[in-house]
Amino acid sequence: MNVLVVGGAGYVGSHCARLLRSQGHTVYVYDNLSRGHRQAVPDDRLVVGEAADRELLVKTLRDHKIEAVMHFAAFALVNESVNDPSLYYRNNVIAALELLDAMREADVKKLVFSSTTATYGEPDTIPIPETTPQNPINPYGFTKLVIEQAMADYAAAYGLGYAALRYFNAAGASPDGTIGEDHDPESHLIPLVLQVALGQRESITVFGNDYPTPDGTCIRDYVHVDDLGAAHLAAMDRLEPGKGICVNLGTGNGYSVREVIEACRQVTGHPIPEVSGERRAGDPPELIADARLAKELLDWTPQYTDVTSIVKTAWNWHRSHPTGYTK
Ligand SMILES: O=c1ccn([C@@H]2O[C@H](COP(=O)(O)OP(=O)(O)O[C@H]3O[C@H](CO)[C@@H](O)[C@H](O)[C@H]3O)[C@@H](O)[C@H]2O)c(=O)[nH]1
Repeated sequence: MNVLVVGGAGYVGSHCARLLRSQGHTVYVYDNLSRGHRQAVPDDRLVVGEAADRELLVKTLRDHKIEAVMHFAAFALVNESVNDPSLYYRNNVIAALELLDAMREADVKKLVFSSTTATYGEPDTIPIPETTPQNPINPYGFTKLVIEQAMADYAAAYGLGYAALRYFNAAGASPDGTIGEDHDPESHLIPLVLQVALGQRESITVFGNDYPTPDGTCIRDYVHVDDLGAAHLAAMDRLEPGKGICVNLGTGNGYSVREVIEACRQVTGHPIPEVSGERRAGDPPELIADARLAKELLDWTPQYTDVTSIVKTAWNWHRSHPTGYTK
C-alpha cells in the first residue's frame, strides 16, 4: 500500500515508518523536520512541509497515489500544553483538520491517528477501558479529543475510515540501536534518567512524591515504540470507510516513577541519584491501560511487557547516540 506518514521523522512516526517499509509498503514521510525530527528518512520519499499546509498535503496525496495516512505530527508534552495552550491548539487541532480536509479533497479515506490516554483525564477506574468518559485535565488531552470527535463526524458525513490509537507512555528504541528517542527539548522520564547514567545530568528530579500511589510517585503504563508501530499496521489493515475504532495501546502494567528509575539503575549499573521536586502541572496520578480491546479488534499483543526490557532498548540507543541524532 502507498502510505503517507505525517510526522514520520519523529520518534513514534520513524519507528512506524520503518516497520511499514519492512512489511513491503511504499512509505512517504511528510515532516517539517523541526523539534528533534531528524531521524533518517530516504530522501526520495521525504516531503518537507508543515502539517497545516493543505495545498501541499493534497498535492502529496495525489502525486504519490496515497491510499492510507498515519498522522503522528503533534506536540505531546502535557506540561508545555498547560503553559502554552495556543501552541497546542494550533499545531494539534488546526493542522489535523487541514489534513482531514486534504484527505477529503484527494479522496483518501483511511487514517490512523495518534491519540492519547491524556484524553481520559483522571479516570475513576484503573485499568482504564475505552468506555471511560473522556474528561481531559490538560490542553494536550483536549486537542486530541477534539480530533477524535472530528474523525467520528467525518466518518459519518464523508465516509472516513479511521482508528484513534490512544497511546499510554511511548518508550524504548529500535532493538538494533539504529533509531531511538530524541526530543528537543527532552522532558520524558526514561531519556532524562538515562542522561544521568551517561553523566550528562547530575540527578533526576521526581515530580511529586505525595500522590495517592504506593510509593507516592505517579504510575504510568510504558509501551514499546515498536509495539505501537505493530498496532498501527494492524489498525490500518482493518480500516473501513465510514467506520472508526478507538483503542488503548498499553501493556496493562503500571510502573511508578521510582520503579522506572530503579529499572534504569539495574540496566545501566549507574547509581542515578534522585531528588524530590514539586508536582508537575497536569499530571494524573495513575494511568494504566485496559488493553483487552486492542487484542480483540487488532489481534495486538505487546512484545515488551515489562519496563526493564523497554529500558534496555532505550539504553542501547542512548549509549550509542549520547548526543542524540546530530546535536
Ligand atoms: O524529570 C522528570 C520527568 C517526568 N517525571 C514523571 O514521570 C512520569 C512520566 O512523565 P513523562 O515521561 O513526561 O510522560 P507523561 O507526562 O506521562 O506523558 C506521556 O504519556 C502520556 C500518556 O500517559 C502522553 O499523553 C504524553 O504525550 C506523553 O508525553 C510523570 O509522572 C512525570 O511527572 C518525573 O518525575 N521527572
